[in-house]
Amino acid sequence: MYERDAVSPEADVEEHQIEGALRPKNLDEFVGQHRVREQLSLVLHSAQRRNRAPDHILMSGGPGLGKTTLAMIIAAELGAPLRITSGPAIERSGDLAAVLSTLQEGEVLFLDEIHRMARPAEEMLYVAMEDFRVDVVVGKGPGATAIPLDIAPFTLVGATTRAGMLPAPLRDRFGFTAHMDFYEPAELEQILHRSAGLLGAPMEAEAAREIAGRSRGTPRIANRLLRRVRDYAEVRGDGRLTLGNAHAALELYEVDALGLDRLDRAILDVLMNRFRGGPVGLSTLAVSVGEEAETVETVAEPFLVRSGFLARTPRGRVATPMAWAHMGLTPPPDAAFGAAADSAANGGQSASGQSAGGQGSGGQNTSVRNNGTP
Ligand SMILES: Nc1ncnc2c1ncn2[C@@H]1O[C@H](COP(=O)(O)OP(=O)(O)OP(=O)(O)O)[C@@H](O)[C@H]1O
Repeated sequence: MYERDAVSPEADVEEHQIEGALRPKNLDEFVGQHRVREQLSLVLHSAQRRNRAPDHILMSGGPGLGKTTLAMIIAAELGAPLRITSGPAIERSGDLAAVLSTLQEGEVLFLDEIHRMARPAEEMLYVAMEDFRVDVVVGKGPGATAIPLDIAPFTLVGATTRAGMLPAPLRDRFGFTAHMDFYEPAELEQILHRSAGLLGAPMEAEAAREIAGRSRGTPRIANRLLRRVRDYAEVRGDGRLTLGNAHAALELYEVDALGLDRLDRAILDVLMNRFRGGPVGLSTLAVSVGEEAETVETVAEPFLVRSGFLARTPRGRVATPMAWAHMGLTPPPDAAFGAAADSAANGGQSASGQSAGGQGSGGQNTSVRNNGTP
């Protein structure tokens, strides 16, 4: 079974605590996301000028891209207290009423995973966002009555990895939506240098570049790989965060040159060696790598598809020319993407063995970005 590994974008409770020390404290320290930063800065400053709570803010983007960090920064920039809760923690409207009715004026309420909130609570939230009021229902059945209760004006900062799952009435009540993108390698390098400094372990530029290239465009993964490299350097190396220590540590943790891990490579391996590159259905693919279909679909596929290694077609999953090249394999002439593979090979990147890293060999394919759609 696949366990959370070095390149999962999700964090557990312990990691959230470790991350606290590395979080940027203000907008200037927050690396990348230039457009979001600029837009947000305007929203916050204009609200401060008018001496009003800013519009409610929605942040959408994958795990580990900095949504919680940004919510903390918003509160800090406003000089306002911050309350943190999450959609799954709000099972009934009463849970939400308890939070809303105790907010102070101007407080920032961060509601993570807002798309997972219970339906009745969602409706209570509409009214609270618009009218700063909650309707507390007393009694049951035909005799039930709603008692309106005024609440202090507050700013809701909602975060979601699935903006499309939010009902339109909720989405429409946010005055500003920040779309968080994956980070460029140079931005991740900057984050890594900052984090290494905070950990008291300055790092060689080449080591930062190497870790950034394997971090899947995600600061959380970059910081986690940094901690693994630091551990390795302390225990097996000379304590310095050098390129050599970075290579050795990342090979040990089976994170290859483009950020693929063991499960990613197992999927590509089965797809190519057993199914001639596909197409193959999700459940067959999952059984073949000994995993749950859900794990393959939610843990491995998003990155493989986003990075251009895997394509989802109506007939099933297909390995792309980039995948064949990365695994150092030659596609058969009748492979689903055979024609495209030929043109990729003719275009300079051989599909017959010039791996862009393979099993953590450390090779670099500069024509491949691992942090965006190809
Ligand atoms: N722009 C950034 N600059 C510097 N560090 C960052 C940035 N974005 C994120 N980080 C770091 O990455 C880690 C994860 O960030 P954060 O917890 O804010 O992500 P998230 O999007 O809220 O994730 P989740 O959706 O899983 O809660 C934190 O340690 C944070 O310091």
